[in-house]
Amino acid sequence: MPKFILGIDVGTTSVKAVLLAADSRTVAVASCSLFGIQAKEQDPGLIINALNRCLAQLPRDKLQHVSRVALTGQMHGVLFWTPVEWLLNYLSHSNRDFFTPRDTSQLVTWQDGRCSSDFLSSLPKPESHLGLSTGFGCATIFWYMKHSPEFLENFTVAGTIQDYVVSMLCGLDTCMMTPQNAASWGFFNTATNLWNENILKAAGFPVRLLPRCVPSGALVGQTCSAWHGVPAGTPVGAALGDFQCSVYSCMSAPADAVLNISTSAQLTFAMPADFEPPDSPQPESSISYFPYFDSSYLSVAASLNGGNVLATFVDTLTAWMKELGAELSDSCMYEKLIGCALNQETSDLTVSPTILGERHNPLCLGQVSNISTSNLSLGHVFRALCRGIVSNIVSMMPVERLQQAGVGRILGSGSALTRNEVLRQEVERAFPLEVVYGQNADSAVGAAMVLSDRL
Ligand SMILES: Nc1ncnc2c1ncn2[C@@H]1O[C@H](COP(=O)(O)OP(=O)(O)O)[C@@H](O)[C@H]1O
Ligand SMILES: O=C(CO)[C@@H](O)[C@H](O)[C@H](O)[C@H](O)COP(=O)(O)O
Repeated sequence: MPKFILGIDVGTTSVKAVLLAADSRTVAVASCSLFGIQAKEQDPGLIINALNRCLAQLPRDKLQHVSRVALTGQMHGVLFWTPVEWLLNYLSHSNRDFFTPRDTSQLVTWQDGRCSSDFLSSLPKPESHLGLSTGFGCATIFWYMKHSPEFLENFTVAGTIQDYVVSMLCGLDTCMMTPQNAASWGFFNTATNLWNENILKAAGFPVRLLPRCVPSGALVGQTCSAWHGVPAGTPVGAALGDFQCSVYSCMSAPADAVLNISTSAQLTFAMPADFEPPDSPQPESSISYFPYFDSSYLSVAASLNGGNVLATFVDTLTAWMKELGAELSDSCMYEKLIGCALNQETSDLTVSPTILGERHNPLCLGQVSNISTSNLSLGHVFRALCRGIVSNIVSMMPVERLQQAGVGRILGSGSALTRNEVLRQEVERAFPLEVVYGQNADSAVGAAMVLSDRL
């Protein structure tokens, strides 16, 4: 029986898992929705439950031949936990097929808005080219320090949700974090791959909660018990960032840019190998430079407003319909809305969809304009929403900037894009460049490919 790599993406809306064969062919895929927990805080119990359901969908005979496990997931967020000795022993000596989270906090996600601009500007200046925004792990920890210091006393370890899964699978009593995820927390210097420990210490920050940094693409441990058929002792990679993994899954040439639309949206291209980011943060810029592999960087417009805008519209319609006494499932709603907008090829309705603001402009919220009596059908509104999402990300990373960088092709990825023909049409209209959709373009595949290629 051939060996497989198991790739897992712990996303904001769903958990995805794939089995990748030695020739990089995807032999099985599974996905499980988090059932509407799109909130700023998410319950790790529900996420791990979705993870377990997702793994249970994959063929067990193939899981028994997994040679490595690769994790990726939503960046920026922070979860606190306390590894419990007995639980670790229990996991390492039993053959239980799944684990359930205990002694953890809620996951405070990238969508969290608790840190106001005033609060953020009261914090010390990081020694990093990346600034700090609400929803970034270190900003959230500073917030707890100020508003609820006793809360932090309850925990000994912190990390992203994907780091937590790695720690639990391997029975680690610490958190090992790659620069991809560390950079997403803030106060991390990507030139030295070190936390700004002195600056943080001076500000009274609980530096004991900072994860240990390990290279992106490294292995950090082995599964401490059999898990859904994956044998005990299987090597596990340090968790990677989801947007880097979506890029890794499909970018094949320097002239490629990747547009990923899932809950959020990112438009990104690779910087030349000798690129060095600026010395200090540029908070007004819609473009940032995130670490990729080795010492390379991706230039990225990371929008907070992607598929979540459409999900919010669907949720709003569902709530209105409920009030009116009617019901329709989410999948039925998407199908009908996409159908209506396909019949409405264009619309003069204009939607600026930034309902979560953007990191470079947090106070600029959504707007609808040019409303007339003839453009209020569902087809018009959904078409305008999809166009607005694409226009917003293009305004953050203008086409001229892509062309100056030598980009000749856009690769589309992410399930909000692949499942929505209207969104794809709007992407194709927005770029005077070839747009192709990656066959295997997805973060879970990318994570598995990293462990296949780089070890
Ligand atoms: N039935 C559907 N048809 C089309 N698009 C959908 C459907 N269900 C969800 N979506 C879109 O997919 C997005 C979530 O994509 P997903 O890849 O699961 O996110 P993530 O990787 O962030 O967990 C939602 O925000 C929504 O826009
Ligand atoms: O914000 C950034 C990078 O700065 C995002 O690229 C990053 O993917 C975050 O993980 C997302 O916001 C969450 O990803 P997703 O669940 O939308 O796929």
